[in-house]
Amino acid sequence: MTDEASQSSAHWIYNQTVKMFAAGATPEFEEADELEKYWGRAWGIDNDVGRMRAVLVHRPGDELKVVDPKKRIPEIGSYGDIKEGWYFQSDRVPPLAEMQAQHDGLTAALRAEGVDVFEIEGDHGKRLKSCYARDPLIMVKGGAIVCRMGARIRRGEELAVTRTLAKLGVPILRTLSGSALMEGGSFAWIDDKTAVIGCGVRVNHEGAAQVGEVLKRQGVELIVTDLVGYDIHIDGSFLMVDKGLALVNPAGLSYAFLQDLKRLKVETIEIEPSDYGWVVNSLAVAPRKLLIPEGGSNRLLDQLAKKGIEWKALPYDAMHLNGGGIHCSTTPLIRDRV
Ligand SMILES: NC(=O)NCCC[C@H](N)C(=O)O
Repeated sequence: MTDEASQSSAHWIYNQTVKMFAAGATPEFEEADELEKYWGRAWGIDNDVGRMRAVLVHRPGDELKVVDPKKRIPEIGSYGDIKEGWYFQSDRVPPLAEMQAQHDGLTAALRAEGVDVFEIEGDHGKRLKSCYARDPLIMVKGGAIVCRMGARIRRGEELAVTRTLAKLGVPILRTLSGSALMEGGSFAWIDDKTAVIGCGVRVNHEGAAQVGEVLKRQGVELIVTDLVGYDIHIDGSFLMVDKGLALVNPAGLSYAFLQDLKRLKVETIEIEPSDYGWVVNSLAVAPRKLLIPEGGSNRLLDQLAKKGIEWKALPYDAMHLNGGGIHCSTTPLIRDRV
């Protein structure tokens, strides 16, 4: 055999071998079997109400000690340090032990529901808001989008969450970059084909556009709506509790978005000024099954009961002092499809 002939025969063998062992593009990345085989579990969600299987949290810790009782800003009733970037919008310093006990109550309730609870690892430095594990990431089909936080003191939560996701084996489909601002509390699934982002002081249209690029590849329409005033996240005013059923505070939502909900045939339960607003920041662990903070008015609880919603009420007032609730404290990593 000439050198030329033997080279072309080697090339033929190589081609045939590569052809025989090619992976092929389907089944797609987001298919449960693919994820389980190569990433260990079928990470990802495409709704906010299906039975929850895994969740990410951070138990509040020493990072809360950054709050210096001498740094009072009396004119607005907060504590804070503009130079260091930390703020604590409350009239008393963080009651850390109480916050930890309430957070432990939340994780115990999640475990009682059969949910695997994962902790964001690492040293949280002075990032006192990192107990709100909802915000540095967004879970979509097949994995996570890592956000870019809109408050200086929260920058760096992205790195801790990236390390944790990598350790768990959760695929990161995108990390927001450039001039994007995005926090997970302002993202919500409405159904498996539609999601919403509320833009405002913490989330800009560039951030929404970058999330929208990932969702577009998944066949998901993204509604981008504006929040009111200095509201930071849509999850203060909007919560899906089952397919086609949401709990809302209409005062925190745009009329355009209320119309979108009508178009999507989502029925709403509206809270009123006399209700405890934090109840909207609850968490569905399964369709029509919620973890809610204690303090819900009888009027609102009656409304929930009328819709066949069940709930477990947890003490969470100390955790609210840092500016977030039960929903803010959790990012579900896996839910059943509904
Ligand atoms: N998803 C949420 O609404 N998270 C609450 C974050 C509150 C916290 N005080 C913050 O300013 O980032």
